[in-house]
Amino acid sequence: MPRSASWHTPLCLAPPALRPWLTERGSLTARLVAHYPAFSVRVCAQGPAVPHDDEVRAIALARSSQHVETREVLLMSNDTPLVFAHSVLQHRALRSGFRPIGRLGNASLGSFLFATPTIRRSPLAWRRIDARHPLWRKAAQHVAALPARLWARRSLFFAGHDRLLVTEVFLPPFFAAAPAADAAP
Ligand SMILES: C=C(O[C@@H]1C=C(C(=O)O)C=C[C@H]1O)C(=O)O
Repeated sequence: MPRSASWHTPLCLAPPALRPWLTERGSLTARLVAHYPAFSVRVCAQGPAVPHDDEVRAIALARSSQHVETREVLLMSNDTPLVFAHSVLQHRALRSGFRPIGRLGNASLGSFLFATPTIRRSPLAWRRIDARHPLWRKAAQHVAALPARLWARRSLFFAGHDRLLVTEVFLPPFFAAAPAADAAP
């Protein structure tokens, strides 16, 4: 089975308290800000990289060896990492539809995406990832004692013909006591 086919884990397998987070179609940043104190974005990496196997087709790359631009951040509450977010796009998209990403710094990507009415979003897809997946291993570089399996979601954002693939990995605070949809933890 191609790796790309595995982003189809049924949502009914997710812990009920996590589902509202996995299905949020508005800004995840805005939802986190509303539920957690002292929210911030910590940039872990930004720049050219080799795409993961399961990203190549999604962002319509001609070759898997082609370099892409990536941005990796931790979405934090005080010193606690909540979400590891990994975004990938073709270099040409950084020069056109997604140009502001190059100068975001510690501002949230969501603050640009959801303030730009011409940007459209694909349906969300979900999967559980473990140490075999590069995003689990990348998250583990920043977060100690990760559970063996983590829930992740991803979707594409479109600016004209340009595509941005955003994947969000939910970290231990969501498994210890996942906050309810309408209440602070
Ligand atoms: C896509 C959003 O932006 C969030 C912020 C990100 C960033 O700053 O790099 C990355 C992914 C998201 O978790 C969002 O808020 O929904």
